[in-house]
Amino acid sequence: TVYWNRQSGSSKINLPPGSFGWPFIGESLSLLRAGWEGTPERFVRERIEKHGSPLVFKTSLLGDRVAVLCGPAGNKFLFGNENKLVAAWWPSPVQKLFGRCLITIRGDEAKWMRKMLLSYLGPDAFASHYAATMDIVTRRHIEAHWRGKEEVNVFKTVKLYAFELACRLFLSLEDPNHIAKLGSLFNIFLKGIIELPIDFPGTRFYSSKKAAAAIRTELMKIIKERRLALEEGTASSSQDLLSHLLTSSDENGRFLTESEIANNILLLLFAGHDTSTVTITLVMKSLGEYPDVYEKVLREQLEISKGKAEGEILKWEDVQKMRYSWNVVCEVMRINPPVLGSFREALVDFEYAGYTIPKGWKLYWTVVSTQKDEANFENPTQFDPSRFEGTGPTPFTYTPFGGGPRMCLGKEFSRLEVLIFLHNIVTNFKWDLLIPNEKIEYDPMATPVKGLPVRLYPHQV
Ligand code: HEM
Repeated sequence: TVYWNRQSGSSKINLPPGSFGWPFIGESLSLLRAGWEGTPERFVRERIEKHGSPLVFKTSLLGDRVAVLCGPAGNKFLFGNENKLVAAWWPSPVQKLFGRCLITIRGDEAKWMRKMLLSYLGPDAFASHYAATMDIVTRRHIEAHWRGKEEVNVFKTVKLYAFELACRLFLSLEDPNHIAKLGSLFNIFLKGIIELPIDFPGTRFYSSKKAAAAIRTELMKIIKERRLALEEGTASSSQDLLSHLLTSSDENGRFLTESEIANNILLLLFAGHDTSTVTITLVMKSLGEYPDVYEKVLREQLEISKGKAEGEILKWEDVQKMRYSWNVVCEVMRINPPVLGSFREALVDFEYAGYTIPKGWKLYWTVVSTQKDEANFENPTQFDPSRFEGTGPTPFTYTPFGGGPRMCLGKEFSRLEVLIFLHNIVTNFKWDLLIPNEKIEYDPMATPVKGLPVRLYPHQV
């Protein structure tokens, strides 16, 4: 155990066991390497074994001192102490690139902003409005990018889909050239988010900052045009996220400012882009690997189609019936969670599991090591969607969307997106994986190394 004198007090404090690793980079490379090698759970497992505490260890990641809180107890503690002992925290490139938006603010302001965004993204809003729009965009995408093709690279193609869908639901963009222009800026922007924030021409961070500025300029232009269209009555207040945010205030009449709207849309485009892409890609991988699971998903989806007229668009009520399909998606996210974990910051010194966590330290909770631990899931490496039947996993053992007041804001959005895509893809095609057992790499999100090329077989009608 390490003892450490603090200048502020004479008492000695008992830090968690662990190692800070190398100067500055700390143990960042070990964390990244475990992901590149396809076994991200190793980072936590090896340290629990080495340092002897199953609940917490200390490390250093990208210049910050970090306590990693392990297992369901760590999740419960962090999710339950938001704004009390801890608050959401993101690495410095994120803070520099996103400006004032939900993830760069805290406390009551963040609660307020979440409420404003959830009035569009929460389950109630989606129930009434957006499932149908998602289905229309999905059908159009399948016709343009899958129909008539023998082979498709799933990851690349689904990435286009996720971006197009978000552009339609957030901004009502329809013009493919406009979406493609925004998409290419967006891809430059994404590359700087997980980089060191070194800010001079030629670095990824510099290019990312420039791309973010260009996207913001474009978003501000779209916002101004929309405000005018709403005033003139040529746009509706419920047509998309943008109209919703421009026309909805809180109970005191306060609105989000135009720049807060632009920053939050940038955030949502980012947060909902690769996450959904990766999930759909990995679901298609699992269905390719387990033909019996594919057959059961197909049967459930055909049952839903049978209850509808030819060509009739899906409704939210239809998505509620996709129980088995959702269990399959949940099992995919258990074994290969799209997001590996996230950070908090200690707001005060506090005790955890008998150790002191000093104020200012960062806290990291991890999804994958808990979801692949046999203490929480029987035969954890076995693909078994039936785990999610009945009451499902024990609380805080299954957390692909995080938890507490900072839980993923796009959970309902992504549930609908993944299930509506799944409905359309299985009712149109069966597929073979062109690379059997294609390796999955985390960089930082779980992706098959070659993007999952498949051969398509359209169903005979
Ligand atoms: C399968 C897809 C997705 C997964 C697995 C996922 C996972 C996560 C996780 C683990 C967090 C951190 C939660 C925490 O720290 O407790 C998060 C936060 C967030 N997600 Fe998602 N996400 C997904 C899709 C989306 C989508 C589609 C959107 C937007 C439409 C979105 C928007 C956000 C936002 C805004 C936050 C920050 C919330 C806050 O700090 O208050 N996510 N997500």
